[in-house]
Amino acid sequence: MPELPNIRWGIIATGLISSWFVEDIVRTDRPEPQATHTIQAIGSSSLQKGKDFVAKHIPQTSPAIYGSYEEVYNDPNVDVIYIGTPHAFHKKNCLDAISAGKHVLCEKAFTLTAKETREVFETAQAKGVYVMEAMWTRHFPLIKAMQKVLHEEKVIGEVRRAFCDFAIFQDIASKGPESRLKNPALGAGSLLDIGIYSLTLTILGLEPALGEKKGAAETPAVRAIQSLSDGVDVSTAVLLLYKDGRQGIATSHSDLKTGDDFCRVEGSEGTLIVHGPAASVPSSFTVVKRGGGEKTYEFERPGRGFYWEADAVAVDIQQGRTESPVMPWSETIRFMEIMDEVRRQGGARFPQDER
Ligand SMILES: NC(=O)C1=CN([C@@H]2O[C@H](COP(=O)(O)OP(=O)(O)OC[C@H]3O[C@@H](n4cnc5c(N)ncnc54)[C@H](OP(=O)(O)O)[C@@H]3O)[C@@H](O)[C@H]2O)C=CC1
Ligand SMILES: O=C1OC[C@@H](O)[C@H](O)[C@H]1O
Repeated sequence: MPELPNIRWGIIATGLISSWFVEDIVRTDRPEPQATHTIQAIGSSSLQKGKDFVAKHIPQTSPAIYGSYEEVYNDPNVDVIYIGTPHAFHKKNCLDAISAGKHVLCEKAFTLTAKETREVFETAQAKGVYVMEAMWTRHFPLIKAMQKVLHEEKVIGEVRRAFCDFAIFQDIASKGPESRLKNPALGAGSLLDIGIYSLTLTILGLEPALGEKKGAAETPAVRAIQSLSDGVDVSTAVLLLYKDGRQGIATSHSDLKTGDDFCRVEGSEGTLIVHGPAASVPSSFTVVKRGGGEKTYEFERPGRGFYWEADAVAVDIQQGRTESPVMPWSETIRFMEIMDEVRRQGGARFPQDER
């Protein structure tokens, strides 16, 4: 059996998502890994935070720990930078990492605006490095199976409508301006934080996998409304309309808990319902055929499931790619453009919109 590719990660920031990511990628109990992962370096605003992070989340590893991000970018033993900062810093963090010649996996939402996203990809192209938005759910085996069932096997016939919601109680009122969930300058708002998943599942329900599409992906027409609190969208509702009449409804709410069946795709011969704790972490789906017949598809997911996107990065880099076939640059730009338009119609603004 050929040896699995190994990749050495430099982790930027020691917040919640970085802890989930590192804990997951060093797991040894998952089936069929496609790569192995070394946590080579941790970068934090504080050396002590970095040390506490390693002791708490990955005590079995011994990365270099730095009290700055720059030292991680400049560490010659790091292959790829993982960026887990609030949305407003992604552009700068990406540009700094790319300038140092590093490959990058950057958390969703990739940047605040499509303009920022284009700038990052233009710089990556000039440097010849790999960059991918960490839209981790796209790498779940469940998503690949769902798209096969819907768009190759056409189990529910012609897909016509999809509805997806992500609602989570984040107690926004209790948070201060230091919170990335409250402060527009940090990129706060339901859309970029969780609405991006509703949009993703809606669009993946309505469209074949990227590799199966003929020609460039269509950007559907968008109609959106948002409810704002202190200029931040607490909730967002988006209607998507394709030229052939397919429709999507993608909603998000940052201060309300939703149920477990958060997504439905309707076709001419049945319905597909996605279940799980949230639209970011689907765990099963059920196909209900019109006229009778029902089948549920379950999927194993030890830990949280961040290793699938990490494996994809390692394999892509080993194969000399600068873009992911699952989440190529054009797809990140398409989503950022849709979200720009949603905010233009809905009213949520970032100070960075004006730059
Ligand atoms: N894929 C997923 O399931 C999830 C993705 N995310 C995404 O991850 C990113 C970060 O979210 P999350 O981990 O929840 O955020 P946290 O607030 O928990 O952590 C962010 C970290 O970024 C660093 N940072 C740098 N500058 C600032 C600043 N001015 N204010 C606050 N933090 C700063 C800090 O690390 P340090 O001090 O060490 O430098 C901080 O701990 C977002 O893009 C979010 O959308 C979040 C949760 C889940
Ligand atoms: O990506 C995410 O998924 C889970 C949410 O709790 C979090 O706010 C968001 O960033």
